[in-house]
Amino acid sequence: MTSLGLTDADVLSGRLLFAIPKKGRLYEKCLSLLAGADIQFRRHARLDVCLVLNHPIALVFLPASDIPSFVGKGNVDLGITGHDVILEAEMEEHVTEVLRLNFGKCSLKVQVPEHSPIQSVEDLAGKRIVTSFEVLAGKYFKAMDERLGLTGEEGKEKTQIEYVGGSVEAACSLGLADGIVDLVESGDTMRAAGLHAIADLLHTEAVLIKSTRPKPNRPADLEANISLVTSRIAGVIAASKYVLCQYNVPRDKLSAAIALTPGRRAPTVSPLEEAGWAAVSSMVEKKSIARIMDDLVRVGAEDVLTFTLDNCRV
Ligand SMILES: Nc1ncnc2c1ncn2[C@@H]1O[C@H](COP(=O)(O)OP(=O)(O)OP(=O)(O)O)[C@@H](O)[C@H]1O
Ligand SMILES: O=P(O)(O)OC[C@H]1O[C@H](OP(=O)(O)OP(=O)(O)O)[C@H](O)[C@@H]1O
Repeated sequence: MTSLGLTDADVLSGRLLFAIPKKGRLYEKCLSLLAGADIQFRRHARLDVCLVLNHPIALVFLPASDIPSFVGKGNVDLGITGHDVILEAEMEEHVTEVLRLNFGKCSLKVQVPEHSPIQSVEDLAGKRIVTSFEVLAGKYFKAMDERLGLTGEEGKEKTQIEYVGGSVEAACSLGLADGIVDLVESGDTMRAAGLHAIADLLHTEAVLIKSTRPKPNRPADLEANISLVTSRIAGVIAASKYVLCQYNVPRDKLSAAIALTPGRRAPTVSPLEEAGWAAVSSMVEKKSIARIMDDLVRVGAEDVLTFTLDNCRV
């Protein structure tokens, strides 16, 4: 860091500090988000702090699990991490979730071996759990122990929670645990390890966060910069959720067609050179577009086209 002078307070002062996961599941998606928001940087190999070339921002690359406390304590101004990570770090009162980012979606689940006699969380209470989420799993099973009267006396043992940093899914087959608490997205890891889920603790996705107590003496234009970054990232996220749909439709079928594509505010309807026809342009949610195209054709629309959006402000 010294060679670029990045530890020099003068270099960073006046800049919005923005924490990005340095590796793992969220890393690549964060890089696409920064590119989509035109936040340009050149990261020097092995350096975890780098200056943004076209804005008064410095990016700080950190483990996702450290980002809630860096933001919550006001050491950095903005960050991206998982909602689950914020709860595990017990930082929910110290950070504000400014935006949901529509990636990093998964669930934290209690899992046991498929052929285990343990088939419910009540069966699992009082036994051994291995997890990387010791706080969340601890709170969940503490409540369960209390409900079931597991006080720690002989014959009423409390649930034991043991932390591991990774490969949690291997714990049951290695004989270390009766059940695990881990993230599930596609379920491939869980099934490959011969496990199945018996309870959901929470659903999570990546979020943009800022501190509820920013440090004093931060740059005067900090809030304006936070708003700029937030609205650019919101634009990239919205663009990834919508497509632009265009089609031609006979005027007598127009109302049926625009009922299918009402747009965010209203569709744009333009006359076609051919009498009795209109052209329609409208934003449509990507997840529904295939069904809506089928329905448009069914009501008489022709030449139905869709365009992906690179960016937008909506
Ligand atoms: N399979 C997944 N699908 C979607 N999001 C996930 C998945 N696994 C993890 N995440 C999200 O990414 C966050 C970071 O998880 P990840 O496993 O990448 O952690 P890491 O410890 O930073 O990286 P690594 O596992 O490479 O050491 C999780 O807390 C969760 O919010
Ligand atoms: O349901 P799936 O799509 O299989 O995803 C779930 C897996 O993803 C995460 O681990 P990751 O692969 O990031 O590696 P890790 O075990 O090193 O954390 C998580 O801990 C699960 O193991």
